[in-house]
Amino acid sequence: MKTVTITHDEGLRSFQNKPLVAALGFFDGVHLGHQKVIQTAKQIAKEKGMNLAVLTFFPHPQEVLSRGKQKVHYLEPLSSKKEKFAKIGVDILYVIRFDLNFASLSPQQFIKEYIVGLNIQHVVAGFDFTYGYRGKGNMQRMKEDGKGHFDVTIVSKFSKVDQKVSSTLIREKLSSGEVSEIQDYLGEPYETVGQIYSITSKLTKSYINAAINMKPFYMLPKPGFYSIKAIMDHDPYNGVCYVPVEENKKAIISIEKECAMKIAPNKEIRLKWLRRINGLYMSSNVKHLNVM
Ligand SMILES: Cc1cc2nc3c(=O)[nH]c(=O)nc-3n(C[C@H](O)[C@H](O)[C@H](O)COP(=O)(O)O)c2cc1C
Ligand SMILES: Nc1ncnc2c1ncn2[C@@H]1O[C@H](COP(=O)(O)OP(=O)(O)OP(=O)(O)O)[C@@H](O)[C@H]1O
Repeated sequence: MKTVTITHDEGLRSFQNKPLVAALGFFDGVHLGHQKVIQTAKQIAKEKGMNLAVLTFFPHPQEVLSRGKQKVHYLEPLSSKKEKFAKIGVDILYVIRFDLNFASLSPQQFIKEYIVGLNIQHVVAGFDFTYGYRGKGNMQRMKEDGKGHFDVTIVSKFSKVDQKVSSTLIREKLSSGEVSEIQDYLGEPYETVGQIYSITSKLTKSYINAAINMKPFYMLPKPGFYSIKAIMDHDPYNGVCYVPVEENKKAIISIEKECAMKIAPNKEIRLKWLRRINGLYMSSNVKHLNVM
């Protein structure tokens, strides 16, 4: 997958693309609703014999438009989204830098400069996608504005138990600690990537404790204890993770001793968050670990 970063001020003059089918949106978490949008675009691209593109933005519009006052708790960094897009089979990823100049484009300007400008022949987005100054453009309008220039497919709402699957819903489930429910929205458990910075192990015990720093642009669940799967060098280990109340982006894990050959300071570790558990499992073991 080719990735192209676009800054509005630099313009699109140098793009001379083959015709594209493009899925549009922010896509934080690439949940099942997002996957429905991208898979729809993929099917159309196959039928039309065109390349599949995703057109996304960074940073999040809310963060930019509030001038940093409204902090967005991202589910994942762009690098993680990229991996997921590539796995689905996206050929080109356009990441438009969302800044105040780009935000002030009218819906018509966005269509002319980006949809027509990038030679997008078919736009695919969800029923609630908005674009242009103050988010005034919607998918009905896109259909009308596209007449004679490009086709438009509107993807219907993907729901679970009568609720729209959304990045917001997943953030809410993390905030309330209900991580086990997230699998239904993502198609897999929520995953974060961090780095180990201190390790304690006792020969008498069957587990190893380690303190980890989560990488930026991941969200940690509500403070408490969780059953997790830890992954190092593609090998999975069962464990428990403690998210302390006072710490930002820090956590303590207790994992099975089989990981002893892998675990080391500065090592990258992936955590799959499985379910919230009773803290008694771990609380007596983690007290001596200083998370600072
Ligand atoms: C050209 C352009 C200009 C935008 N300007 C605004 C804006 O002025 N105010 C706003 O709230 N959102 C604005 N947005 C953000 C959209 O309303 C929407 O959040 C964004 O396209 C992501 O869509 P999604 O959340 O459905 O993925 C703009 C989007 C685009 C593409
Ligand atoms: N549940 C869904 N069903 C169908 N389309 C969806 C769904 N959720 C998002 N989309 C579409 O996917 C694209 C990306 O959407 P967006 O990033 O706004 O996701 P979101 O989950 O609604 O995010 P947020 O909760 O932050 O508003 C848009 O085209 C949007 O319309």
